[in-house]
Amino acid sequence: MRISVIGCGYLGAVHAASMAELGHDVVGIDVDARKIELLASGRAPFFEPGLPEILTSAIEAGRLRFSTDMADAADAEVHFIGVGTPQQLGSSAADLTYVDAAFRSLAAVAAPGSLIVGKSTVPVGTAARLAAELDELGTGARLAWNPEFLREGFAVKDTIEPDRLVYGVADPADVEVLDAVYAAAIGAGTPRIVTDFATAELVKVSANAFLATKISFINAMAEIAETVGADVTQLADAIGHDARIGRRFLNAGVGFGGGCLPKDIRAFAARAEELGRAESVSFLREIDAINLRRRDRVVDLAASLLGGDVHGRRIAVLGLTFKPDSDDIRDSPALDVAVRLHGLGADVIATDPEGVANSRAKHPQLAFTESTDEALAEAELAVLVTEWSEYRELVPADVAAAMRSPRIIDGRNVLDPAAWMEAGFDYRGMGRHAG
Ligand SMILES: NC(=O)c1ccc[n+]([C@@H]2O[C@H](COP(=O)([O-])OP(=O)(O)OC[C@H]3O[C@@H](n4cnc5c(N)ncnc54)[C@H](O)[C@@H]3O)[C@@H](O)[C@H]2O)c1
Ligand SMILES: O=c1ccn([C@@H]2O[C@H](COP(=O)(O)OP(=O)(O)O[C@H]3O[C@H](CO)[C@@H](O)[C@H](O)[C@H]3O)[C@@H](O)[C@H]2O)c(=O)[nH]1
Repeated sequence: MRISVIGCGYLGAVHAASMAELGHDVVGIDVDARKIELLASGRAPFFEPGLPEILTSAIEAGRLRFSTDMADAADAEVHFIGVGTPQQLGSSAADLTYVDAAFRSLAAVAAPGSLIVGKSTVPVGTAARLAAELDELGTGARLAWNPEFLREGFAVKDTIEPDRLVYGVADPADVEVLDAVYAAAIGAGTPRIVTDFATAELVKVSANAFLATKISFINAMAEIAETVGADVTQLADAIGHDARIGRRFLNAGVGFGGGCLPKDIRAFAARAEELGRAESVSFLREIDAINLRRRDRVVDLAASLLGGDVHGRRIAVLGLTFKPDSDDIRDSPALDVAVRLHGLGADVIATDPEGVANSRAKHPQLAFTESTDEALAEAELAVLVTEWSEYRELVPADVAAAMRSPRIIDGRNVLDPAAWMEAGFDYRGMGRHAG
């Protein structure tokens, strides 16, 4: 099929390349000329495992091209909209400026009979509003909403082999079109839920709200564990054995970040308020607050480990991205901790395998290094805040030899406390024994 993907960021670039990998004829459109130039030359504008390989192969096969000109999307049968829906400045609501702008410029070129498919995460009611606008414009194009559930770091796999597909449609005929797009996944037995616009939009935000709730639940237990000297990792293992609860997404630590969970729960709460249902999801404000308190906890722990004040003390911050295997620093707890320690006068040196360039662009006041060894050299405290495998695999004795004094905060509870304490470390986890 001929497909266009409008917006080539973390979602759209992967979607475009993955659709081409599946055999479709794809054009990716973005207003960012630098991004388009990189993508067109087969280079990913961000770090995502597996993306460069499928970009290159699809471009070489002639099934994938990129453009800044919306007119190049005109002959597609299916158009995906994957532009950003960030948090509005000064409000917790979603900023729909980009969706509206992309939709309008696309509607001006979309052929009659083509299907415009929203993928961006939007407040419930957006699709109905855009569908009405489309009717009014009389383009003869139709609208569907097909939310995306990919995880960064696994984005290619999640796009090609999703857990489920959700189609929000107004016309049952559109199901066939979407089935043709996703023929490979459907053939492999991927469940698909066909529903209305509002349910499709809500599935997406409620999935993220549930995941955020799971993480803040375990972090709330970590707070209690910290008070009574209990161990939240053992607690998570124990409750996780109950299949109704499940162990996944019960990792206590410095909390959730990224371009999705934080802004999506805030936008959901804001939308519920507009709908007169603020109380239905008022717990999400608490989920957000618990999450943000974990960052305070790491900063407070750093101060207490250093005798009450971080001022002038050398601290190595290991990790800047919001999760491993990504270069994404949007709402990253790790970067926030580095910035706050620096703000308190600490001599911070921050490192990350993929996140230094983005972090430096946003916070040029911080000192960065690409080298873990350099970050650790002469540090009085190491703070692990993103669980990259290279940090999980650090050898305690080597780290102790490099540092001025062996102190470590394991902000993701991924190190073996016994091994680190044996090597002489003052080890602190998050709601964990010795923490
Ligand atoms: N990143 C993820 O893992 C993920 C997963 C599921 C859903 N989502 C949702 O997908 C959407 C996109 O997220 P993202 O992380 O890819 O954001 P992003 O900021 O990485 O990418 C958005 C892209 O849209 C482009 N853009 C903005 N206005 C445009 C226009 N008028 N025409 C063409 N391009 C335009 C921007 O230049 C940018 O490249 C959001 O709604 C997000 O919530 C993201
Ligand atoms: O037990 C856990 C699991 C995750 N996290 C943190 O939670 C954040 C989000 O992690 P994850 O959900 O893996 O990352 P995303 O790539 O942001 O993916 C989420 O957001 C996407 C955008 O909406 C959705 O498509 C995905 O389904 C949803 O998992 C990260 O900061 C993680 O460190 C924890 O603190 N503890």
